[in-house]
Amino acid sequence: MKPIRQVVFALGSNLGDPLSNLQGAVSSLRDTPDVIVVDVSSVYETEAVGGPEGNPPFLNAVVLAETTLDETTLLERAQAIEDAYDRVRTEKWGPRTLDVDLVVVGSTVVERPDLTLPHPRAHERAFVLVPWAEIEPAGEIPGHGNITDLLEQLDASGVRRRDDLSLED
Ligand SMILES: Nc1ncnc2c1ncn2[C@@H]1O[C@H](COP(=O)(O)OP(=O)(O)OP(=O)(O)O)[C@@H](O)[C@H]1O
Ligand SMILES: Nc1nc2c(c(=O)[nH]1)N=C(CO)CN2
Repeated sequence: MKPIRQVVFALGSNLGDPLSNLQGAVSSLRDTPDVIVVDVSSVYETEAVGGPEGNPPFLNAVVLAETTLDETTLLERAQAIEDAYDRVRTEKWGPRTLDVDLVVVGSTVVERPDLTLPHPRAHERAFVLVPWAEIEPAGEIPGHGNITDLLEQLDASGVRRRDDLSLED
């Protein structure tokens, strides 16, 4: 039998209709066979980190799931969901309709040209760790430790919860 592992997805959008793009991603993950969505964070409005000058603010959220799928299949699924939202890859860190990143897949460590796990920048991104810590404060990034501890080292002032917005679980 294949092992069940926890997977953490980070969602981001700053182009088109960001809330509806994030909702589409949550629904698509929920519709994925062998992926059970366990929890979805609040929606956060976040200052763009990097990218071109004037890069608009993002909406970000995190989804916790359990899965028997392997990491390559999960990456393919994440990219297929991005593509379904007309994601066009142009400039690095430029505006995007939808970004679906794999943050961690259980304790899996992978370094390949197409996939790095844990995500190589998640531990330094308040726009990932704040939503994740909201729903799983004891979360861990292999090699980096507990996410609540990691957040204490970061400036999270550009990350604001939007209590007027929500994603249907
Ligand atoms: N953990 C991961 N999750 C998602 N994509 C990954 C991961 N590791 C490597 N990649 C690769 O990164 C490539 C670029 O992804 P993408 O265009 O979404 O980057 P980005 O979102 O602009 O930047 P960042 O990687 O800093 O979030 C993807 O084609 C994918 O193959
Ligand atoms: N606030 C914010 N900034 C970013 C984001 C993001 O999702 N939110 N994603 C990036 C590349 O993945 C680069 N910068």
